[in-house]
Amino acid sequence: MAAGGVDVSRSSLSVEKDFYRNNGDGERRLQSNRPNDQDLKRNRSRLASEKGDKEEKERPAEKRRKFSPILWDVDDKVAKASSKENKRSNFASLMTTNVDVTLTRKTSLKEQVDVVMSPEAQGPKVDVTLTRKTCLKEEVDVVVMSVESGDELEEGQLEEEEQISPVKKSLRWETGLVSHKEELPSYGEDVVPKTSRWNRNSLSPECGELVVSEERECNSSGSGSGHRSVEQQRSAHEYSDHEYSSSGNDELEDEEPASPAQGAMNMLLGSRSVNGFQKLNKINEGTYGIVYRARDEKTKEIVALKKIKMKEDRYEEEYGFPLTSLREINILLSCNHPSIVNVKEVVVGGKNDSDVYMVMEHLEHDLKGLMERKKQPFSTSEVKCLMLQLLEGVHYLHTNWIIHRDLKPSNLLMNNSGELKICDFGMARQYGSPIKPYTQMVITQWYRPPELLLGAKQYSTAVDMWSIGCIMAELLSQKPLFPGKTELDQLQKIFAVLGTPNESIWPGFSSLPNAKAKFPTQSYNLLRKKFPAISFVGGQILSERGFDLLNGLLALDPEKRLTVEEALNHSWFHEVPLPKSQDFMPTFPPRR
Ligand SMILES: Nc1ncnc2c1ncn2[C@@H]1O[C@H](COP(=O)(O)OP(=O)(O)OP(=O)(O)O)[C@@H](O)[C@H]1O
Repeated sequence: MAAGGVDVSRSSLSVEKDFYRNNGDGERRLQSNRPNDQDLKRNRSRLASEKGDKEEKERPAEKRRKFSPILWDVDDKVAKASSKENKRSNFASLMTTNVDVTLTRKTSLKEQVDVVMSPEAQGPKVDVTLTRKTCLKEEVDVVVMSVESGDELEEGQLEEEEQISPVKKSLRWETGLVSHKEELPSYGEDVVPKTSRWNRNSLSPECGELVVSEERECNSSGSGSGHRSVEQQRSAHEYSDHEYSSSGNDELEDEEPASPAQGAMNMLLGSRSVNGFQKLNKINEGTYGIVYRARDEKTKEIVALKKIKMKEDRYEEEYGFPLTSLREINILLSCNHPSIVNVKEVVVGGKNDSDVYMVMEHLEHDLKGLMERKKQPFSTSEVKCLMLQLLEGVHYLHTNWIIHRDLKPSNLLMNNSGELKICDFGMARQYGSPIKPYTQMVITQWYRPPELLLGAKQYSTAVDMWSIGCIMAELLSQKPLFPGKTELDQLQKIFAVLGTPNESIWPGFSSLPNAKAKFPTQSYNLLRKKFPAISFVGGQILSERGFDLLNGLLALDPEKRLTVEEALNHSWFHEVPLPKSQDFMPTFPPRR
């Protein structure tokens, strides 16, 4: 029991009907009653239902998804015709079962983004073609990534290849709520993994066409490669220890389907022009986009417009429309949860009529900016309120087989209604079963888990849970927990606090690619020193239960790390101080 903490057993509670609501009585809102499970659930479903329609409200939040931007069973002629007619900008999700998708970006005097949807109903493959044509003089560049089915996986190809699940992917959507742990069979001897190959020989700077083909039953979508945050790129270069190889690799990641087929929607067909929005000010600029605050001239609503940055360097692999942005748009359009930023639509326009913008709900702040400006850390009850919302959002993602892979305070938006929403899904991806080798170059370094830093090629939702642990620590102390300068320094900082792992603490640790580096031996977990139960100088304290949650999120061994469900159900949220109601979360002046 934490110092000052009051343990109230679940069963002995008398709970107000809706403890999170502002009941207008300042005395009563002092969290005199703690929630039981039903109340927490009620609060969660209230969060979920505030935005949903009536029918949606009746379904559990974790099952609800919006329509994915999928062109589904499109008539061949219609699709081809529409692509011709929509020279302006017309692309669609790469998620289909038996259609061929061609995504073309043409650059002439007039830059154009085209997508040709060409269904091949009987064909055995799904072909995704991304073409960039530079047409000052009909110069056509082609980069080909070909994914051939049925190839044997040769030794040493892991860096460039990954296995495609032999399991029919759509099954996982049909099965509903199955946790990733339950549904991750390992390859049996009777299962011959299909291999996807990035044909590097055909990757040439003279080329601009990207072709990804897969067997239809994989129900796969587009692909991405080599996407790194600026920080990640920097860290890879900074690294010098010869015993430790940077986890950077540019292997092709194969896409999983974004969502079950629920309908057909070509997200840019008939899309509005960005001219329908008045840009008010630039909010921020990230690696993949420039975010503006804008007013929708039609509805007068304030929105956030994220302009997708096209890759201008034609010698770059991801020249043209970034696949990370395609992923982000596709995933965000299909997500529907109060803790996930809502993308309302995609609009086009700009100088050359070919810029693509995501129109999102606008939130006044992000947690990084807020923590930089706040004089005091968030109180424990405020941290609980934020953590619950974050965990709810991540629970929704993991339940829908999505790993965010870049959770950090700057990707957590907050508004003056106390709502927290996860944004920036550029690194997010759907995962299937069994887990495939993915790139380690995900998650901004400070929030990246040890298994990725050590070069693990197979990972899953536990990577997000580590990031959540780092975020919880930062919310409590208002400073980053592990601000490593390089990847090695990052690992050293982690081990200095949590102890240097060994085979008994983390079975399998020593066989990770970068585990051979000589790390200073630190035998103890010193996390508690950073987050004490008692403070004589009036600093932030953390109860036993709070520490148990934090320590569980920061388990070095991903197998031992708390799952999102375990974290959501943690008893810390049930002890006083209770999670603050969103209605009573502090408000902050708008950022400049
Ligand atoms: N819907 C929104 N409302 C208000 N601000 C937003 C919104 N979406 C993003 N922002 C702001 O813009 C910043 C950058 O957005 P985002 O992370 O989506 O871009 P990015 O290019 O993918 O960034 P990164 O370099 O981290 O990958 C965020 O940190 C946040 O401050």
